[in-house]
Amino acid sequence: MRAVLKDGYELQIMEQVNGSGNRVEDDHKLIRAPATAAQSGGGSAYSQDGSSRFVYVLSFFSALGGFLFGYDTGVVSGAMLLLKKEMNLSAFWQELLVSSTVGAAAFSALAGGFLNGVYGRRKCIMLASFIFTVGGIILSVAPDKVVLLIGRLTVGIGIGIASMTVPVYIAEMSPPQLRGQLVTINTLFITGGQFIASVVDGAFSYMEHNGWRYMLGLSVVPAILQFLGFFFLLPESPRWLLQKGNSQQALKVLTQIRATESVNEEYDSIKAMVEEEEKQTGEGPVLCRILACATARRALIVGCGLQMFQQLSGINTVMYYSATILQMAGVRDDKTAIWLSAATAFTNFLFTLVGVWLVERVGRRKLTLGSIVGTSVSLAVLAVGFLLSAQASPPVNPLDPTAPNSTCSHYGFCEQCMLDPNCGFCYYDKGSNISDTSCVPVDPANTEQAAYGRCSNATQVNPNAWWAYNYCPTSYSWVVLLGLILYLAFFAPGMGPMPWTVNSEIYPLWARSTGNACSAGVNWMFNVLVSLTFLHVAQYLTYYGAFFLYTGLAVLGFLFVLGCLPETKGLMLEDMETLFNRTLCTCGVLGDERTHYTRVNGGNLLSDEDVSDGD
Ligand SMILES: O[C@H]1[C@H](O)[C@@H](O)[C@H](O)[C@@H](O)[C@H]1O
Repeated sequence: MRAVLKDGYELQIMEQVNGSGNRVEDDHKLIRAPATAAQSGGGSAYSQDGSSRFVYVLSFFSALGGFLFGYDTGVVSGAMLLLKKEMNLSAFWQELLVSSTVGAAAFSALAGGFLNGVYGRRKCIMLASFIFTVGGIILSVAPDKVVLLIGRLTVGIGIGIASMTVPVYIAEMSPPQLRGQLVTINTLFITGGQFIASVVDGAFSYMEHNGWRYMLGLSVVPAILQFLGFFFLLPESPRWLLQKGNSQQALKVLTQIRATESVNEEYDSIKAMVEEEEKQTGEGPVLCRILACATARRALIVGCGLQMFQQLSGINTVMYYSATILQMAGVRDDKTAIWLSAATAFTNFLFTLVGVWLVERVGRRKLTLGSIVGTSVSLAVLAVGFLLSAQASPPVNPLDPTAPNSTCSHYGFCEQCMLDPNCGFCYYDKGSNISDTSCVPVDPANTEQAAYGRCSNATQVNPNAWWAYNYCPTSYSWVVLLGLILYLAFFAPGMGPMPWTVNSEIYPLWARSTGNACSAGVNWMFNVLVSLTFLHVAQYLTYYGAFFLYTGLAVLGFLFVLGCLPETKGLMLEDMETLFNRTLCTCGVLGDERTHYTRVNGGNLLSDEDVSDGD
């Protein structure tokens, strides 16, 4: 039994149990001295200038991993516009080149757990930056689509490893009162990477020949910078070092990153926890041990659930779909749409900055709850916007008898026409007056034009004809635009970063690598699932149906967060386990020694059932 006394001292009480289950002996051992004010969130020992400066430098170099994650996932859409023309890519190859990276990230995030445990955080981040560099070089010199695919798979492997390692590394290096902010900086770099990628896409979109090589290859620069930073400057995490028995090095690193000699208390409590965990370590793969241990299992459910709901709230659909939403709002020029997508990515970045500012002020739980409520409402606004647009959808004129027969000619309204990926809507627009509408097959090689007729560039039958693929002209576009802005303003400070931040803190050391690997894997798997199914879901349910579905999923996410997410603000990583400790923990039973934890309220021992979350 572990008892935390009112004044902060913590005792481990061993119950020796005989064969018939009766307690025969008690033994007490002091396992932790009281946490200093700083350790519990409010003090000064860690807030010394030197310490803050070093952890900020450290967070910057680490978060370059987040930047590369954002850059490589974001840059491909603009690169694809050029690539599909230059390499004559079919729709299948375009989809393969986009989703291969995310798929590879899902697998490598899972494998990253093992690598982290064995080789440490530092080597894993260096490995990821090396892989990013190799991937960037392959992409920039790729002679054909197969080599491009190899390059995209390679950067995916880098993204997976970085996405699970960087938050863990930053969390383990940070003092408790800065941890939330510093880990959230990693997500700021992810959204920053997505924004820079859209700017680079915009800039090189004018370079029709080989522009994509620069777009994809530029990621080499931050990757090399990160590798050099880690090689010359940044140390291994003291927690991992202690776990591997390298206590001298751990103490040295701790002294270096806190920029003070008085790190003994922190060092002792990490060491006490590592020793306690060592005693409890059972047999078998870590994942099985997590599943067998109630506290770790609960942490895993919370971590994976948060990541799942992050993706199910449709962030990547909204980001991916922003260009179309903007087209609905009347932006018809491709280049302008690309620049306005950059504005969307910038909004995501800007509001993530709000999250960095809020996380240590309001705490993870309130921030996530507020964010998911706002996200749900914004998704409903988006859905209503699409619903109004569908209801006001312009009719298709009776069939022109000279037009070739196709399935497109059977649709009576623009809404049905645009939901068929083979068709597009062609019309004249005189002020607010839409006329001479028709639904015609899209050019399979270039969705920006019709296969024939006045909306096909090749024939240039009428330069004043407008071609709408994937959307319908509507006067309700402002509702959709409002929904988009509200969505980003609410999602980006909370549901964007908090799943990553919370996952980096909630697991005990023995389960941290594996726990983060699993939850990052869940994030990437749901990312693939949502983005690959979006167009099909929209075809079956229409756009407004799809967004009402995401609204429902976000509401479920709210209930999940409300019921399961404890507050981790200000706690030491070593104290997190108690947050998930509502019932007897039977993990790591060694012989007859049963260990369970009980917290103390005003000096009175509470029964395990009395201990609730979040306090
Ligand atoms: O936290 C990040 C961030 O919100 C990104 O904008 C999004 O693309 C990622 O999928 C997500 O994991």
